[in-house]
Amino acid sequence: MTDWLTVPCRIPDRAAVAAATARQGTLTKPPGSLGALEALAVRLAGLQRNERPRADRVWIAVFAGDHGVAAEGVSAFPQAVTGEMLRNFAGGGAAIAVLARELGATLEVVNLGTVNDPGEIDGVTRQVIAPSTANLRIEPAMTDAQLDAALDAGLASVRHAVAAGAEIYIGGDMGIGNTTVASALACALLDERPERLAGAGTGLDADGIARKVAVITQALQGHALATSPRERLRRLGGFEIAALSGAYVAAAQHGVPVLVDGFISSVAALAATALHPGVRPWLIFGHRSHEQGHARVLAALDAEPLLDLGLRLGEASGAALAVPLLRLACALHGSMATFAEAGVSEG
Ligand SMILES: O=C(O)c1ccc[n+]([C@@H]2O[C@H](COP(=O)([O-])O)[C@@H](O)[C@H]2O)c1
Ligand SMILES: Cc1cc2nc[nH]c2cc1C
Repeated sequence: MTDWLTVPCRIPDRAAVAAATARQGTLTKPPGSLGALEALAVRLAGLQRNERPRADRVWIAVFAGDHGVAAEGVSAFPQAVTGEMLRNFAGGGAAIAVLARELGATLEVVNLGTVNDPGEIDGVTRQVIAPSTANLRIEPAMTDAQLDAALDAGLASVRHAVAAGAEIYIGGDMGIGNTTVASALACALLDERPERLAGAGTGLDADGIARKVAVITQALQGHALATSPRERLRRLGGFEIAALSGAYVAAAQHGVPVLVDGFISSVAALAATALHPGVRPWLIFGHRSHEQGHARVLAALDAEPLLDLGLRLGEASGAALAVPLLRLACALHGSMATFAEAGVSEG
């Protein structure tokens, strides 16, 4: 059992927040003129317990898993892509591989189970739970043991990040069909209608989206009796989504700030906060995805993402793109001259 899920989350350090807020007031700029970057630096100060936080050491974990519901024709791409992309992540050609390289971030790729299993690959951690989840339209996606294994994979990843001294943790997802899964899970957690949350994913047309809505509607009817967050995650989740939820809880328990990616990651964050409300202060939202349901999920989390660039890729790409903003917010906060140092008159 995943007993560790009940360990308390750390609480942001009020003294560091107070010190960072005071420092912001002394820097050579009109108060508030650096907008959201000021709040970001102050927030990171509290999370890192450091008046001058940093975002240099970044850990990016991409969790991949396949979904039984892909059999319903709810994706514009074949299921084989999940396994094929593992090789592309490790080979350096995937978007997140390029971004991680450019950022000097560590990229951890975790195979939780793919139908088109590439086997042992250098640079991919094999933690295969099963070739895929079950089809949630007709049965629970995961068994209890599978859910535990997925949550534990998230914990293991955060432990690796902590051991490497990560200042920021980013999780990403890869799984054909997972926008259907994430939409179903979010509908259950938010008591929302499938029409509101189901979108195009990798590029479905209107007929495809209607099919997706019908599949989610049937899934919600079939799993209506499940009301606990854990049971909803088990029945309506996926390996990579549960791993992300586990990672977010573990990061909050270990005191590592999280940069959340797009729609799927945000639904995993929603599930994580339902499992453990103490997670929320540790989540910084990287971007607003173009995926239809993301805005609703962000609103439910009272989250204002840093970027809105029309991305809808997943695999941690939107969160990675926000890393330079974090770094620059920290650099401004830590290295700007004060009015006294620069001999500039205060207002
Ligand atoms: O994260 C997002 O906002 C996002 C939005 C749309 C698609 N995706 C990615 O596309 C895949 C799922 O799309 P689909 O159409 O197969 O459900 C999966 O690998 C996700 O990482 C990701
Ligand atoms: C090619 C491809 C890459 C992806 N990365 C994340 N989801 C994806 C879906 C597809 C189809």
